[in-house]
Formats: sequence, structure tokens, C-alpha cells
Amino acid sequence: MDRTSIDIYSENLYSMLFRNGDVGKNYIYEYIELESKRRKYLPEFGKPMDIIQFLVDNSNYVEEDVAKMGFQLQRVIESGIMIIANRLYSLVIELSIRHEECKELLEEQLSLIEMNNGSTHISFEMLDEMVLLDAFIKECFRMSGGTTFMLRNTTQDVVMSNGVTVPKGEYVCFNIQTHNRNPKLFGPNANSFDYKRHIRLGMKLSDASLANLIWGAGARICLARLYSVAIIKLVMAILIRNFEFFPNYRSQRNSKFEDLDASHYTILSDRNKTSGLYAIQRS
Ligand code: HEM
Repeated sequence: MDRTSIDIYSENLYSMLFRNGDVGKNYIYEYIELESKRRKYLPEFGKPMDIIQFLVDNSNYVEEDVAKMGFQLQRVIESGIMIIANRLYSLVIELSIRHEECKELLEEQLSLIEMNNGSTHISFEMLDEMVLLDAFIKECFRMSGGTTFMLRNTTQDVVMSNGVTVPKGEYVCFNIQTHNRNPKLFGPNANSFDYKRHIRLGMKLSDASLANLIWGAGARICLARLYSVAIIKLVMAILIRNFEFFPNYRSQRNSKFEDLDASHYTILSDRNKTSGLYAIQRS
């Protein structure tokens, strides 16, 4: 097996680039092989919750073919990046329609620049100081969840507290849209966009609790949540500092509302013929 390969289906590509000095040596397979073996000897409570452990727990290929595991790792990372891109797109739509909030977010960024003696550099620690941005992103996520979330397949009959039995082998999922509009959790204005509620509640985007299930919960919670929070806040801060966004939608004729499992994002983007957003660079 060619361990310098980037992908099992194009084994020679990476080797060729490596020979030409265009890329460095690929250490990922050695790392996966070593780590997956090491994890076998760790006690259950000592196993880290990370992507390697996720692959070890879920892959048929452990030790059998480390390159296939590498390929799966690549797929997990690619899917994760696609989720982030998708979320960022929705957040930019929110920026384009929420100009009042956007002004407050810009002021927060400007005051951070001022505190940093005019430097526009964003350090990792500074992300923690972006309290309004954190709350804004969290509120957008709260309002956007679909009705199908955390899909599970039952491995045995499950009797629910109301007496209903879910038979073995059935698929069940969680309706996060309803959950996120529960007044018991979010107060009487649970249906409205009020991003400062999270500041009042002292809750952060990265928290995992009943009031923030965006990352899932329990043993299967998102492994990349801290990474995702950092990337999303960093990109949003750069966008807010540099651009003002405006929507450019035209209503789609003959569309039937009932046809769609719509969140407010789908209403704005998919249900309308969009000629895109436009951005104006700040001076
Ligand atoms: C805004 C971005 C993201 C959101 C909202 C998100 C959300 C979630 C949610 C809700 C789950 C739990 C699913 C369930 O219980 O059925 C999950 C699991 C997972 N996420 Fe993310 N995720 C994000 C980004 C990422 C990224 C960037 C990666 C990888 C680079 C990633 C890797 C994973 C993995 C491997 C799991 C499965 C964990 C397990 O089953 O043990 N996620 N994510």
C-alpha cells in the first residue's frame, strides 16, 4: 500500500506530487494506524471523544485497511466543512435582513479593534469576547432547526413514558423546531428573534444543554463543536467588519407553502427565486 497517497482511488497522485516536492509527506495513515491500535488498550472511560475514536467505533476497516480509514476520515472532514459552509450561508442571509442587529454586531467588532490598538488581527482568545456575535449565531441556529433531527434506529422495543411502544428496528427522530420554540425553555417570546436572550440566560453558542441542542446531546454529541464555533465566529467577524449584505429576492409564483418543511431559511432562500445576495464593502 502506498502510504503517501491522498486518496485510495488516486494513489499515485500524492506520490507524484511528493516526488516533485509539491507536497510534504502524508503522515495521516501512520497516525491513524498507531492511534487506532492504541485506543484498543485504553479503558472505556479513558477514550477521547474525537474523530479517530468515531472512526474506530464505526469503521469496518480498523487494522484491516488503514487507507480506507483515511479515506473515511477525509469524508467526515469534508461533510463537516459542508455543514459549516451551509450554516454560514444561512447566517449571511440573516445579516442581510437584520440590519438593526447587524449595526450592533459591527459596533462590537469596532470596539474590539479599538481595544486592540487599531489592529484588525483576530486572536483565538478574542473570539470569546464577541458576546453579541455568539448570541446572534445561537439565535439564528435556534430558529432554524428542521423537524427531522438526531435520527435513530431502535435496537429493541422501547416503551415511552406515555405508554406508546416504539418497536425494534424503527427509525425515530427529534423535532427540534418545536423544541426550540418551547416557552418553558425560551420564555413567552420563544417564537420571536431576540438574540440577547442568550446573554440574559448566560448561555454560549458552544454550550450543550436542553437550551442548545444544535450540537446534539449525550454520547453522540458533535465532536467538532468547539472547532466549528471558532471557524464560524471568525468568518462572521471578518464578514461583518468588511461588508454590508442586502437581500435580492423575488417572490416565486405558484409555490405551495405546504409542499415544504420550511424553516425561516427555506422561506427566504428556497421558496423565493433568488438572484442572490449582494454585498457592499465597508469604507
Ligand atoms: C455548524 C457546524 C456543525 C453542526 C451544527 C453540527 C451538528 C452535529 C450534530 C447535531 C451531531 C449529532 C448528530 C446525532 O446525534 O445524530 C453531530 C455529530 C457529529 N459531528 Fe457535527 N456539526 C457541525 C460541524 C462538524 C464538523 C466541522 C465536523 C468534522 C470536521 C463534525 C463531525 C461530527 C461527527 C464525527 C459527529 C458524530 C459523533 C458521534 O456520533 O460520535 N461536525 N454534529
